[in-house]
Amino acid sequence: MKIGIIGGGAIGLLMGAYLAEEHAVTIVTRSEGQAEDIRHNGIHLVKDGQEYIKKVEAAPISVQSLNDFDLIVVAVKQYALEEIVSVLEGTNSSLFFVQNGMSHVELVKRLSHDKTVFVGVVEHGALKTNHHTVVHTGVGLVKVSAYQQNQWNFPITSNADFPIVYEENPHDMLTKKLVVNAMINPLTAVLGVPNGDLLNNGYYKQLFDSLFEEISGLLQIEDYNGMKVHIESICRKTARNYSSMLRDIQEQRPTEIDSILGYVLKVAAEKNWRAPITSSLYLMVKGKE
Ligand SMILES: NC(=O)C1=CN([C@@H]2O[C@H](COP(=O)(O)OP(=O)(O)OC[C@H]3O[C@@H](n4cnc5c(N)ncnc54)[C@H](OP(=O)(O)O)[C@@H]3O)[C@@H](O)[C@H]2O)C=CC1
Ligand SMILES: CC(C)(CO)C(=O)C(=O)O
Repeated sequence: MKIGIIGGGAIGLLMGAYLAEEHAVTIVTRSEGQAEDIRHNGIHLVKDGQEYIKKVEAAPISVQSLNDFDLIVVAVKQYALEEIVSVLEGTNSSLFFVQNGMSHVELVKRLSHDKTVFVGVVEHGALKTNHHTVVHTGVGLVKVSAYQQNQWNFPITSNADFPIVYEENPHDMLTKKLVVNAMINPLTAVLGVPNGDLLNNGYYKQLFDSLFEEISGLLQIEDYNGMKVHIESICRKTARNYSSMLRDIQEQRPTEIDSILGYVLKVAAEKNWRAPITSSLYLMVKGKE
């Protein structure tokens, strides 16, 4: 299969490295400089202290660069999507969005009127260290769902090195990941702690419980206990990791807060509900940004 990946960031490079085992992969970058670097060096994937080199194509983004792929993985941050809307509209390829948060859903809905669109949740941890190197910091899986139920023909198959799980309901899949990110990311970004501290510090745990109470009510999470156990297990599994939002703050990059807590606050406003903890955390992250 011919796979294009827009965004040579942590997730774009990680997916590119694994998919290059079985597919012809092109990384579609913002700059010619990064494309040149990737063409010359390949993607360097670092896993368990070993470095693997994967040969891929790379090209800077343009409408022409995106036609005739079997699938284009859209791996830019939420706030960068606006810049590439016209390119996405212009392509004849199927699209796969992997963003955290919910702001992309309106765009996905619109694009799915005339093309096949998939949404996904990436449960891997990845860290980019230069233009062509990515460290696989946490091995997980990718969940994928077709945005329109009648468009079910995802062109990538699962394998042991890079497992893919198919989900029936895109909304439930995205909501489950949203709650995880809405809980862990802002709290760790404001408190400046690794994920595990949210459970290990009794005071932070009280805050975690109150935030969960508020968000699960707002989003009408049916399986309250199951969802809480799920988030706590992610905190334990990633106990020593710094969340992506905390890393964004530390490295003075924009965060994805608008598409995570911003979305929760939009739901609160539509219902005319108060969400004092969520709105305080939103303002604190925006202030730090
Ligand atoms: N990192 C992780 O562990 C995880 C990330 N995710 C999600 O995956 C998505 C991507 O995250 P991540 O890879 O970490 O982000 P990064 O910031 O590492 O990468 C984003 C990439 O997109 C590129 N980009 C931005 N605008 C354009 C454009 N107009 N054309 C082409 N490329 C562009 C950036 O290029 P440039 O550097 O030149 O600006 C950058 O290389 C996010 O929504 C995140 O929430 C989900 C789970 C885990
Ligand atoms: C699951 C979690 C919270 C892991 O850190 C994550 O997705 C992130 O940091 O964005």
